[in-house]
Amino acid sequence: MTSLHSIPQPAAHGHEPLLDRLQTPVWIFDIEQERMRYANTAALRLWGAETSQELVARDLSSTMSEATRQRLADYLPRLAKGEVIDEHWSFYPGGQAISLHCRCSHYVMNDGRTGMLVEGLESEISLDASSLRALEALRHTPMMVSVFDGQGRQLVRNPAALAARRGQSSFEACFSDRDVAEGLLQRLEGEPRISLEAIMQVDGVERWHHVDLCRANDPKTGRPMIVMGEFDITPRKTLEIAQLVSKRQLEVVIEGLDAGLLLEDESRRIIMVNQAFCDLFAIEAPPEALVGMDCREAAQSSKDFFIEPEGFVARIEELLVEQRKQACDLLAMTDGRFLERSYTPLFVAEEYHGHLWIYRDITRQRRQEADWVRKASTDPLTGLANRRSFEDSAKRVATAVKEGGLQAALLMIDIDRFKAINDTLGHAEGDKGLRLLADTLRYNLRDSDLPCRTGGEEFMVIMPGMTHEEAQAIAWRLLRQIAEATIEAEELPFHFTVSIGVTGVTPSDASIEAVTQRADAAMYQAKHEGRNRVAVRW
Ligand SMILES: Nc1nc2c(ncn2[C@@H]2O[C@H](COP(=O)(O)OP(=O)(O)OP(=O)(O)O)[C@@H](O)[C@H]2O)c(=O)[nH]1
Repeated sequence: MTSLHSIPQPAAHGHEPLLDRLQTPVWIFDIEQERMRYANTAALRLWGAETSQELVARDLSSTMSEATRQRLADYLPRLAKGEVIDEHWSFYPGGQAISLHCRCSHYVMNDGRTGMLVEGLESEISLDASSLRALEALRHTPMMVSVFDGQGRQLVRNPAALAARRGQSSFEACFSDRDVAEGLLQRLEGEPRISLEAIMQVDGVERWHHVDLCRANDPKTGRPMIVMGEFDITPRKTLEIAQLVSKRQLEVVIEGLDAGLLLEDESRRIIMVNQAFCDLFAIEAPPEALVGMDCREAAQSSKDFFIEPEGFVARIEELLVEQRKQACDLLAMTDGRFLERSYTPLFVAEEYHGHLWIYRDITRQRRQEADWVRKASTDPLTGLANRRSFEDSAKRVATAVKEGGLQAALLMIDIDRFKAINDTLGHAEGDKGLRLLADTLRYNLRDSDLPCRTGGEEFMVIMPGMTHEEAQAIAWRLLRQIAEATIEAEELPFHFTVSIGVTGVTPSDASIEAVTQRADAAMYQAKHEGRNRVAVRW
């Protein structure tokens, strides 16, 4: 360790002339305060100063680059530990660049802090002005520039590369994946330059860098060398990766959907469709093949899938003009399917950027709904309309009679002594009787008549457009058909009869209940008169 006691202060101890007579530049630098503390005459020339006092007074921190500052900060603890650092530093005396081999060692200053004693051993190269500028550019560029020999051993690096990797760093050690580095070294034997994006090691941390590699020859030895330029692209790469992930997530969601999706841009070109869309319209090409297609043409060529082809196309145009979200349009297809279509315009920052169409096949859902409606209005034993359905239809007919001058009649049919059939032959045989009666009504009435099972063994028939006299004749015919029918039972075939009450629906009927009460009264009259007969009330 050098100290003030082992190297005397030149001014204080009168050794100044001796140090000044040396051809070797010597100076003492205060790293912390970024000031020169002493420089001999040879050093003054190097620093472009007239006198030692002027150099000591000079504000060096204002001209010091960040890279230099960083390099010196690294020196400080090493010097304090007694290390002697041999490195080259560049100086620019009188417009010439000199690379000086500097031997730096610890120097204890007056106040006890660590200073740096520098001995300039030998200067190596001097450069012309343009090389000097190039060197200066390299010194200041944030791009990391490193030079390796043909085997990947580091020769030199600029301050930015030095700051990124403090220790010695071979070509392989710069890369996170050594296999990548080795592959690149091999490729460089055949390729003069390579550009890539790679994960690099930067002070033990992984960063994405854009890396440019090129082959060159060492101007001093003529041997091959590799020049590597790198800059950090981690923020962009992180964003790109995040975008890729969300794009993939979206694709997974879109592909997993049952609904057919079609995304168009504002000029009606397809941006994206999914497989479900292709399936709905029997498109054999893969979804990617449709990208860029004109949607107007696509709509024209698929309009014949729909029962109303022109309506299908016209509605699309309408929605595009409105540019309002439309939850669902029902589209009936010629093959019996039903599609539900929804439209969503895409606005980004209040600007229109196209639209999304979603098509869902709702055929099964529609059939199921129709089935539920049918079940809710049908008697399960006979398949005839049930009481609820009877009431709805009877009300509609009564309204038509009242408002439209339509005439109508109503039959109430009740099986005679049905309890006895159940009691003697069993409930299952009784059911057969109910089904026979239902079939007799179903197959012997007009399509416009509505037979219903309104209770256990009670049936009604609404007969629009019929007078009670006409209905009476039909009732007698039905009655005879039922009486003549034979039911094949387990033990013995059996017959049964019915009693029928007939009434007309008149405009003066206040409600349908009034009409059914009259039919009921007529039916009970038939029962009282001996059953197996028709009675009329109006
Ligand atoms: N098998 C069968 N019987 C039913 C059903 N619904 C009602 N019944 C029966 O129908 C019978 C009706 O009996 P009642 O109302 O006493 O009249 P009835 O024996 O037909 O005598 P009248 O109407 O006076 O001629 C009862 O025994 C009920 O159990 C059904 O779904 N299946």
